[in-house]
Amino acid sequence: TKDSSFGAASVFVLVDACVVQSIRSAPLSPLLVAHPYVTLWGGGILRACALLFLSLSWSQSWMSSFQGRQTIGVLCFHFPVYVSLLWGVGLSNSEELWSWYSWQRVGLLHGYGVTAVAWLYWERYVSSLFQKKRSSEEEADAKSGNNSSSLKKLLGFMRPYTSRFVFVMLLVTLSSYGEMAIPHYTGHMADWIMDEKNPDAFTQAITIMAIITISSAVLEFVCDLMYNVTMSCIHTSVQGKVFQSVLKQEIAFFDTNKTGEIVSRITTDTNSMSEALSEQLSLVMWYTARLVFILYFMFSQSWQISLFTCMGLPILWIIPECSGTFHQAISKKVAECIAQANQVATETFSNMKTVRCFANEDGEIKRYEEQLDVIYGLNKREAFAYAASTWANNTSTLALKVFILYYGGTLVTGGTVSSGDLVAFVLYELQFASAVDAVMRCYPDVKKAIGGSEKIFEYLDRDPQGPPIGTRDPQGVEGHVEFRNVTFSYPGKATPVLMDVSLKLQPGQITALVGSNSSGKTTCVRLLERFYQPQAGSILLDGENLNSYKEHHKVAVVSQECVLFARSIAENIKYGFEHATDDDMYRAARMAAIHDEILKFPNGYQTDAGEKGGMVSGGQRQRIAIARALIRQPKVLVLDNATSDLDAETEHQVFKALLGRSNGPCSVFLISLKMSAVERADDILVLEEGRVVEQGTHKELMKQGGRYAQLVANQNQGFQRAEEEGGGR
Ligand SMILES: Nc1ncnc2c1ncn2[C@@H]1O[C@H](COP(=O)(O)OP(=O)(O)OP(=O)(O)O)[C@@H](O)[C@H]1O
Repeated sequence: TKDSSFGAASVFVLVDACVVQSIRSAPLSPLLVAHPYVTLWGGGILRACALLFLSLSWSQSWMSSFQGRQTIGVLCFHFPVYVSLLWGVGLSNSEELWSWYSWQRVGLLHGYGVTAVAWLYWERYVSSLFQKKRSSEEEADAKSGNNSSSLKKLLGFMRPYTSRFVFVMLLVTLSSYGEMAIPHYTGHMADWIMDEKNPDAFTQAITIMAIITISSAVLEFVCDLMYNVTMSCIHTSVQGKVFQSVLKQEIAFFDTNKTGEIVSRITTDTNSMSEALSEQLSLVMWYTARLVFILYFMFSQSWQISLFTCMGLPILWIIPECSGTFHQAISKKVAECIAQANQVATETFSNMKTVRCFANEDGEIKRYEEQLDVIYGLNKREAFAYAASTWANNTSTLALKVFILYYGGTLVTGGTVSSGDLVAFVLYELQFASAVDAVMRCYPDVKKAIGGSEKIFEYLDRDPQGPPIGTRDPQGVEGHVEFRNVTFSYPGKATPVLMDVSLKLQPGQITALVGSNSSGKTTCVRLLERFYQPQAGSILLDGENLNSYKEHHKVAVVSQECVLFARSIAENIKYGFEHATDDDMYRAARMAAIHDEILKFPNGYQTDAGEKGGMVSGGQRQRIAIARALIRQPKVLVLDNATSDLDAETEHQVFKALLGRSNGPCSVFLISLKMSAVERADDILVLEEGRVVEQGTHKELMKQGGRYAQLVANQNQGFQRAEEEGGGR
């Protein structure tokens, strides 16, 4: 298709050149020489007809589209319209009228140049105003969260500071105007020095210039300060909102998104976005304001050269546009790779003991280096894209300067513009080029920052899945829990982990859940914690759906991991329940049989628990975690393998305290692989491959001689074997 469209374009240009060449011989006819406007418009119509006919025979080509026909119209009629306009406003047009036929002035290439510029302006500005986007495009944009929607969201964050931005814009305008006045005075300096009639004019001009310069600098300072303070306010608010939004997500979100990636988005991505927006966007703003004033002064010097300069502008825009898009794609990939590298580092450092235990430092270094290699590769591509775009920008700016001087020179020779005006214009044009260059240099960075913000907004816009938090908040909850025919599979997994599970927890009773590994015990706990929602069946608390309750303090879970934070023991026990008194804390610690041990620590309750509770023993960690659950005075307490590190005596003490609680009994849901702990339960359920296969008391189940009896026998055998091996050694 590329070849065929290239062929079509070649034939098109060839036919066009032939038509123009034949029209060029029109002055040979005395009849046509007498009617130059008829020749001008007739020639244009003839050319348009020939090209339209050609476009019809290539129905597949771009030329036959609406835009193609529009372009043919511009190509054939821009010159007749221009000449007629000159005639309309009474300007001399005799030279232009016939210059269409000469190669020197308005040749074929010139016409194509004008058409290309007109097309670029149309595509960039006009068409977006008139043409409505097709719905499929809109959908795609919505899905990918494209730049304009990210920009809208960013603007949303800026809205509360609108008055500040308006003030900043005012300062930018005033300061830019002040700066633009300097070349104006510089340009006229020679006149004032030479002005013998008014010797004070020079001193006056210098004074005015000094005042303008100082005022402009002060305004710039105030403006920069205000802008950067506002941007850091916005940064803080974005970062806070992203953190808030991530914390509200359902647990399944944290299963699929790695911690390092989340942290990287909240910190690195928001930082780089706000840095780019504070530095680069402010530069874009400054130079855009300058551009407006320079354009104003340029047009007042010579509208012809200014128009010519403006025609060259789209070429300067297109290059950074293309390189910006490329940059944006690479920077998105770089951000992803940095997040992955962070993930490797976070995972390694948080599991340092395991890494050391398996002597896998080299393996982790290799994993990290692999990530760094990928980042290095992407950085190389980014550097190449940057160098290429800088080179292309510089070259195109330089080329524009040369063309302006050439065109200005021809105008001066023709007497349209005075040489003084051209000198003043060149002074402005130098500033103009550097302003365009600065805007073009910073604009891709701003685009890049907006590109980076897409990922941040992905998190911000994400609605947590699952049912909304309920409103029920009764004073007294009894603690009756019921799983009614619950079936559940993890998100994205087809095989159910729990199938038709029904069980009941009663206040003042211990209900135990046993079963082999991966039978679904912890999954039951996660459902009780509302981390996931069952696909079928329901979980009830005092006969009402668990989801209808406002908070889940009524159900306290001590999980297998018993994670403690690197804070004092007191802070760990009061975690999320800071309003509790010290007496509440001591009571909870006593029930968990840890109070006396804590008092023996060097700083008592103020002793630091260390990273992940690494400064206390496994058994102490479990009991501190139990105290953390008990301080909430829960009506349902779930112990998911949370007593595995306790000796029989301490375990007995804990259960005794739990069941004999002074403020009313609670339902205890015990999950344990230790049969000695399970024995004391009032009701025992055996779970196998997600189904409840047996239920009863220890005695009943032992009598039954089924799966439970087998589990107990296996454990006893294991102990015996261990004892024999120990004795034999
Ligand atoms: N977040 C998860 N996403 C997908 N599958 C999971 C997830 N967590 C657990 N599973 C799977 O669900 C099944 C039941 O796991 P669960 O942790 O409930 O078993 P368990 O009986 O508590 O096992 P154990 O005694 O070994 O702790 C397992 O096959 C496990 O691989």
